[in-house]
Amino acid sequence: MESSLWLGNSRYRGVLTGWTFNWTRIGNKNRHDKTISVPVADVVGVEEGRVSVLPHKSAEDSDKDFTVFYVKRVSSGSSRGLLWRLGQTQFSCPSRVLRDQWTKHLRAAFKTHCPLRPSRLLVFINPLGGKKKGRHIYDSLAAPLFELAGISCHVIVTERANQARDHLLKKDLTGFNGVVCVGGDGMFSEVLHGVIGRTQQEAGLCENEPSAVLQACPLHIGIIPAGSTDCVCFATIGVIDPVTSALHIIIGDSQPLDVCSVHHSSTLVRYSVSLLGYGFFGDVLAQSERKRWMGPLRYDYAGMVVYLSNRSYPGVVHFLPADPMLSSPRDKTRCLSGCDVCSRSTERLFPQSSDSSSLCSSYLSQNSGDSEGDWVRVEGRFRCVSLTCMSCSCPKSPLGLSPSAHLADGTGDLILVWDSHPLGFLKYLYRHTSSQDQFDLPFVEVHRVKAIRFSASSGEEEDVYKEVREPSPAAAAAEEEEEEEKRGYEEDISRNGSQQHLTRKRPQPPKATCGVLCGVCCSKAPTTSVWNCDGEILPFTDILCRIHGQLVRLYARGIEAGTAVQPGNDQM
Ligand SMILES: Nc1ncnc2c1ncn2[C@@H]1O[C@H](COP(=O)(O)OP(=O)(O)OP(=O)(O)O)[C@@H](O)[C@H]1O
Repeated sequence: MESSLWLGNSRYRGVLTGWTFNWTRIGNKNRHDKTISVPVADVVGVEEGRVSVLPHKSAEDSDKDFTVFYVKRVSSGSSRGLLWRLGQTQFSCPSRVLRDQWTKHLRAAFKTHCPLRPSRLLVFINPLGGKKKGRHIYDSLAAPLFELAGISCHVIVTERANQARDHLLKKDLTGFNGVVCVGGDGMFSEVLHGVIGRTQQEAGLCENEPSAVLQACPLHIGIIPAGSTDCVCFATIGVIDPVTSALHIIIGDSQPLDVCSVHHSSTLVRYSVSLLGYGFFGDVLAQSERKRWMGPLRYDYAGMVVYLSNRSYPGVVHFLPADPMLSSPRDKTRCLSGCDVCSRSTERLFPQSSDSSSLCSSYLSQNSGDSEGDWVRVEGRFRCVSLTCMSCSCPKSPLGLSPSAHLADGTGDLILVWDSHPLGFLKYLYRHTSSQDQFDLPFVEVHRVKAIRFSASSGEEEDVYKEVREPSPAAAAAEEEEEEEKRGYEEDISRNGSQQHLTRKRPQPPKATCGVLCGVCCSKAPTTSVWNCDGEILPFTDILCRIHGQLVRLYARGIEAGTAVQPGNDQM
C-alpha cells in the first residue's frame, strides 16, 4: 500500500511492503529525503485517531487520523542490552476511506508476518517478590501495552508460593499462547516447573527417569521482571526492564532455552536454567537464607562470610563432554541474538521437522551414544563446582559465570575450581566483575558438557548422608531430624510424582552446613556443602544433571548487540 500521509504540516510518502512500513518526507527540496522505516514485526498496534497510551490512554477522535505504535530501541547506558520503548507516530490521511485502508492493511501485515504473537496470556503476579511492586509494575507498565496490542490476559495475583506451578499443572490451559510471570527468578522457576511438568504429563512421559527425552513445551514463557534477582530476564533480554520485556512478549519473540534436569536416586529433584553451584555458591545461598531480613544486601554479606570461612570440599565429578568441534567455553564467542552456535544446534537437535514428537526421537537417536564409556571422572577437593546452562550474566557480573555459554545449544558449562590459596580464589571471584578471563587461572578448569554426576565422596552414593564428623548429642538429634526430613522428602517425591515435592516448604539447608560460619566460630568445618539450584537449596548432595536442549521457549530474543537505532522521533 502506498499513499500520501501527513505528520503535522509536513507531507510524507507512506509505503507498506510485505516486511516494512516506511515514510519519506517529500516536497522539501533543500534537504535530503529522510526515510523512516519500521519493520512490520516491530509494530505493536495501530489505532484510529490520535492516541497516546502511557501513562494513561487518551484519544482524540478524528476520522482521518491514525496512530502507529512500534518498538523503538534506546541505549541502556551500559555496554550490554538495549531498552525497548514504545514509539508512536500520528498520521493524517486525505480521507477517511484511505485511513481505514491503512489501519486494515497494517493490522493484517503484522498478523500475517508474526504468527507467534500471543492473543491470550495467563499472567501470574507475585505481589511479594522483590520490593513488593509486582502488581504496580504490571498494572502501570505492562497491562496498558497488552491492551494496546489487543492481547487478552487472565491475571492471577498469587496468594501463596507454588500457586502458579499448581495452576499450570492442574487447570485447563486451553486457548493460552503463553504464560507470563511477574516476579523474580523464584517465580520464573515456579512457572518453568509448571510448564515443563504439564507438557510431560500430557505427553505421558515420566520425569523421574533421568534418561527420558522430554517433550519440548508448546507454551511460551514471558518474564516481567519484578524480583530482587532477575538473572534469567537479564541473561535472555540483556536488561532488567518491564517495558522492554512486555514489548518482547507482544511481538511474539521466541528464544529457545536449554534446561538442566537434576535427579537424585532416579527421582527428579528440580529443573535449572542458570546456576547449579556446590561449595562456595551453595554456602553463600545457605548463609544468605538465614539473613533474609537484610534484604538484597544479604548476598554481599554472605559472600564475605563464606569467603572468610575458607572452605573446600571433597567430591567426585563425572561429566559427559559435548562435541568440542562445535563450540568451547574458552572460544571467546558470545551468545547474542541470532546466535550461530544455537542455530546450528537447532539443526543438530531437531533436524527432521518442527513436529515436537519427531524432534524428541531424533534427539534420542542423536544422543544414544551417551554411553558410560564417554564419561570423564575427576576427583579432588573443590572450592566450588558449578554447572550453568547460560552465561549467568547479571548487573554485578556483566559477562557472567561462563561468558561464552549458550542459551540454546543443548550444553552446559562445568566449572571446577580446585582447592587453592585464598588470595587466588579471591582473584577468581573478582574477575567475574571485570572483563578479565576468570578461567585463565591454574586452579580453574571449564568443560562444555551434556551431563554431569556429582558425589560428595568416592564411596557409595548413600554413604554421603552419613556424617563423618562425630556429633554431639544435640547435633546427633538434629541430624536424626534431618535424616527424617530427607527420608520424608524422598518418599514424597517417589510416591507422588516428580512435581509434588515443590509443594512442600522450601527445604532447609542440611544441618551439615548449619555453621557456614563454622570455620570462623567452631573448630570443625562441615564435610559437605549444599547445591544452590537457581537460588534454591537442594536437599541432596549426590545428583545427576542432564541438559535438555531447547526444552522451553521464552518471549525473548537473546541479547541484542550494537547501538540503538532510532526509527522515529516521538517516544513514550
Ligand atoms: N503470594 C506469595 N506468597 C509467598 N510466596 C510467594 C507468593 N507468590 C510466589 N511466591 C514465591 O516467592 C518466591 C520468590 O519470588 P520471586 O522470585 O518473585 O521474588 P524475589 O524477591 O526475586 O525472590 P528471592 O527473595 O528468592 O530473591 C518464589 O519462589 C515463589 O514461589
